[in-house]
Amino acid sequence: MKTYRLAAIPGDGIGGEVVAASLEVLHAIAARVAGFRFEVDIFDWGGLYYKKHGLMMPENGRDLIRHHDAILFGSAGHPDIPDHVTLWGLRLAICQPFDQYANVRPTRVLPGVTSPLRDALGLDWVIVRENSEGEYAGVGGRVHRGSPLEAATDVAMFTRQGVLRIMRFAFDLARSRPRRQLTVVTKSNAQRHAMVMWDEIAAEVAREFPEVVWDKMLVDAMTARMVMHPSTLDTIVATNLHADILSDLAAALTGSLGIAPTANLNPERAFPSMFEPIHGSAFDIAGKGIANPIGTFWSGVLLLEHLGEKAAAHRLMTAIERVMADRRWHTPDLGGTARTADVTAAVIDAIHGAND
Ligand SMILES: NC(=O)c1ccc[n+]([C@@H]2O[C@H](COP(=O)([O-])OP(=O)(O)OC[C@H]3O[C@@H](n4cnc5c(N)ncnc54)[C@H](O)[C@@H]3O)[C@@H](O)[C@H]2O)c1
Ligand SMILES: O=C(O)[C@H](O)[C@@H](O)C(=O)O
Ligand SMILES: [K+]
Ligand SMILES: [Mn+2]
Repeated sequence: MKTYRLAAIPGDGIGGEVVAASLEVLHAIAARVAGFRFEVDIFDWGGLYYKKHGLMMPENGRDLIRHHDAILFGSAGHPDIPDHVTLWGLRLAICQPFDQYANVRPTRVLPGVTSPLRDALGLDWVIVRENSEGEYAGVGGRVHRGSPLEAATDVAMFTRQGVLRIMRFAFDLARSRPRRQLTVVTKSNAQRHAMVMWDEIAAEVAREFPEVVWDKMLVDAMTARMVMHPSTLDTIVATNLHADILSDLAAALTGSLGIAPTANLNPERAFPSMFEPIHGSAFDIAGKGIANPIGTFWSGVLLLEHLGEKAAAHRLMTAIERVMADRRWHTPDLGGTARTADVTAAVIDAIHGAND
């Protein structure tokens, strides 16, 4: 029997609720599908840890999770602590040093879920978010605080290597999907240096992937295309910030922010990859037991795929789809009355019940 070591970092707000639910589901799937089990270490990092220790995670935090097979993450963000402190102190403090440069966000309308779009038929996308550069590179500064001369910058930094590797990743992913289609998103009219480099590198990499049909869009027009002509898109690649924004829009178009999953991948597997819902701590519903856990369950599917457990991944995705098809298991964000615990129990039932 194979044992996978999982590092769970629930973090703050509803992060704790959806990660606890997902651990139950992951143990259930391991029990149902022969051949592997999970050994889980839970790390109490986040806002409460910060209040005690002045840091979101211990100095040697990364050493403690460096050799795990995967990381399951909830959310970084606490109402009493500035958002940039929590995000940079935990999520980015893991993603960046572990070089999880490919952030992959599958997006589709699950059976039973109502899209706010008039016609969401054919909305089946994967958004590839560059996860190490741009405004998230950490280049910038703030001087003369409080004086009339105060100045601040967040520099969007891009490297040829960084763009090449995400572009190759995205073209390769597009090639593996039935439509073999990629849309490259930039803002190369206003941002005339790095975004122009993106466009040029996209054209270079496209020559390595003659099977892939590709086009490019400016990010503002892309928002309109996502809403007006969703079926014309398939695989999408964009910068860290642009794709962060586009993927929240994409999640809303498929019914709720609570459904959407993420894989933060280090494709070379030199470091563990990290799986999390795309949403944050959701201060407005935290502690109420009504957070939608589906985005984190679906992230569990991505985690299983990453571990090579294809049968388990498939069985879990099927269970998620069966449960979503039944409106009794819709949480309030989907217009229902189910609680996190109800959805979790229903998914675990579906895992045990299905005999495909
Ligand atoms: N990856 C991360 O760790 C991450 C991601 C996004 C935001 N954040 C942090 O989370 C905090 C709150 O951010 P925000 O309010 O902008 O975004 P958010 O994603 O936490 O919430 C936005 C809205 O979506 C709803 N929502 C989100 N997830 C839901 C779920 N699973 N079920 C039901 N409803 C859900 C919330 O109730 C809220 O109304 C901030 O500190 C932010 O920095 C962290
Ligand atoms: O950019 C951010 O705030 C975070 O990346 C978060 O929004 C996310 O999507 O993970
Ligand atoms: K998250
Ligand atoms: Mn986001």
